[in-house]
Amino acid sequence: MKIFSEHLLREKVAIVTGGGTGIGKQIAQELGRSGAKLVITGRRKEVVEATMQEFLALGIETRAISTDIREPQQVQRLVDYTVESFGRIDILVNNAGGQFPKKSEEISPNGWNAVIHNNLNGTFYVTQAVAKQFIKQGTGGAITNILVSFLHRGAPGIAHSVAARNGIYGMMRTLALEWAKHNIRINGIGPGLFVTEGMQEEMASAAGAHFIEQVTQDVPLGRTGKLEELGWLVTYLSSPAAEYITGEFIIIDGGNSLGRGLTFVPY
Ligand SMILES: CCCCCCC/C=C/C(=O)SCCNC(=O)CCNC(=O)[C@H](O)C(C)(C)COP(=O)(O)OP(=O)(O)OC[C@H]1O[C@@H](n2cnc3c(N)ncnc32)[C@H](O)[C@@H]1OP(=O)(O)O
Ligand SMILES: NC(=O)C1=CN([C@@H]2O[C@H](COP(=O)(O)OP(=O)(O)OC[C@H]3O[C@@H](n4cnc5c(N)ncnc54)[C@H](OP(=O)(O)O)[C@@H]3O)[C@@H](O)[C@H]2O)C=CC1
Repeated sequence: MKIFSEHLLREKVAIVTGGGTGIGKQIAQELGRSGAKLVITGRRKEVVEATMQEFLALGIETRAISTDIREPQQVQRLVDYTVESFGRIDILVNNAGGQFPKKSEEISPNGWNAVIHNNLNGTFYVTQAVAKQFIKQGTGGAITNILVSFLHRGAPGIAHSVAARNGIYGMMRTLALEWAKHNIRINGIGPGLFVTEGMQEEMASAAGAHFIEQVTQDVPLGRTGKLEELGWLVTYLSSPAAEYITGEFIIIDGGNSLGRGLTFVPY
């Protein structure tokens, strides 16, 4: 379904990290269908290049480059490549990330550091490099961080990831204040359960075959999310319609984080 005009983001240039797969791919596609030119990135060159070909076939102007967001030099290469390709950057979506589920008493120091490094440090490196380009351009810009719905509630089994995402949340609120004078907006969204290959490999396989049905039972709207629903939200936040929104965190989880509600109902 097409919600936004194909001109909404015309002449805008967007970088989507982890844009070759799952949530990032769908967000990138929706930004592209709304007129943005895209640079998608991830560690696996063949994956981002295959997605680029799909987008080109849809008429979306797209470039792909492999980047490990944990490596500041590679991150700077991503920014330089985007500016060389399209002349500017207007939108950044920090989507790359993930974790492995494990009891907290069993997470090794190396495992903890790996998840913190990938999610928190990597997100900062990309955010800083792109914001410097926004400041140089003098155009402002919109940054959206893909976090998790249970950011404030906690989630047993992924303490490292929840810690990292809360780190991003704190960083985002601070940068929204620091960079408001440059008209750089920075927001976060918290997805509940969205079925992707990555999620199934990393989470569902470890948590058991019925993981998805079990989580779905706790969702008041009674279903998992549709990937395009994330694409629409990020497109909105990246657009002029959201020009007065910064430092905010929006949960998109079918009401899952509301819990089961009161057991006593007075009617
Ligand atoms: C109510 C709503 C419910 C919603 C639920 C869904 C919530 C979230 C879903 C998602 O996030 S879906 C995204 C799916 N994709 C991913 O999660 C990608 C995951 N992978 C990565 O991001 C990286 O691979 C990594 C986990 C950051 C690890 O990268 P790295 O290359 O640095 O790892 P290594 O060098 O191989 O290992 C370092 C260290 O970490 C330990 N480790 C790594 N993977 C695992 C694992 N699967 N299980 C256990 N331990 C792992 C590894 O053993 C190393 O530690 P030591 O052995 O040296 O102590
Ligand atoms: N699916 C869900 O229900 C939920 C997902 N999320 C979050 O949404 C995001 C996308 O998840 P999803 O699409 O489901 O899963 P994916 O595994 O498909 O997405 C992760 C993406 O990030 C990229 N990536 C990971 N580490 C790096 C790195 N160091 N440098 C560059 N790219 C990297 C991966 O590409 P590559 O491996 O090629 O580097 C991949 O494209 C993640 O941050 C996830 O934690 C949050 C809540 C719920």
